[in-house]
Amino acid sequence: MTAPLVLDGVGVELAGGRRRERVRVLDSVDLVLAAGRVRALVGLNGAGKTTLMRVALGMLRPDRGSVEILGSPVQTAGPQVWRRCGHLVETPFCYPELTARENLHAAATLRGLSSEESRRRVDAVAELLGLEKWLDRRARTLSLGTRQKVAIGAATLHEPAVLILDEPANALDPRAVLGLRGLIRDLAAGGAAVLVSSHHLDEVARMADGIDVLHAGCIVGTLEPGGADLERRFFDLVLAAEDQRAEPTGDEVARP
Ligand SMILES: Nc1ncnc2c1ncn2[C@@H]1O[C@H](COP(=O)(O)OP(=O)(O)OP(=O)(O)O)[C@@H](O)[C@H]1O
Repeated sequence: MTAPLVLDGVGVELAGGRRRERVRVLDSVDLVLAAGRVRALVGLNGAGKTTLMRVALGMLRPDRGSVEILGSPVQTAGPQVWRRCGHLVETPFCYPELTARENLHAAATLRGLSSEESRRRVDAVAELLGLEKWLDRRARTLSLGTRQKVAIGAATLHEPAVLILDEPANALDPRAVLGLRGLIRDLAAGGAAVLVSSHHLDEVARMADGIDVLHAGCIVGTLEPGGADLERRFFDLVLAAEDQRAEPTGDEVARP
């Protein structure tokens, strides 16, 4: 059986150079996301994490390589595929004039949940993330972190088979970070394939089965979450990759 998400030789170039020339943002990225596993994607600012996730979700067409999601090429995947996916990349799902509860029910309806299932799942994610007392407030009146909780709830309440979250813990309070971790681990235990990006090595070490390090658009290694000195191992990989880059670019990483 093929894995729920497969990126094969993905390359992306975007017009981001000093004279608007196209620069390589992802370079020959191979990634296999297995069912029941949580993979974390870590890297410095600008490494390409969000771009990789956008490509994985068909939001950006790669210049080279291919992406397959739940057995379909990503560019032609239909509603039956997207209904089984959850994501939080860039703009969070949140209609400002709807209450938090209405937003969550809208997300559940889009994914084909019955009203009874929807009520059960909204209550469950609200409890896990500490959202209960905000459920009947309009989203536009909620704090940034509380809106982030609504967006995480919307991405997860249908128990997706593939879940892609770009820095989901940003703006969350410590209780919600714990809840998020529990939510992700529960979904993976139920068979979901999860890809999550973060800047916090300690946090991903607590939730991921493997940590892929992205540097300058390449996956330069995978770290085991257990064991000591994760930060040191991360920088060793990044600096070794930096040393291998042929041309100096002016944005080299300072040795910590
Ligand atoms: N639309 C765009 N046009 C041109 N360049 C872009 C575009 N989007 C991203 N880039 C460039 O692609 C590179 C990777 O950006 P990306 O947002 O994927 O990195 P990231 O690892 O998610 O960064 P961060 O940790 O800061 O969120 C950066 O150099 C960025 O400037």
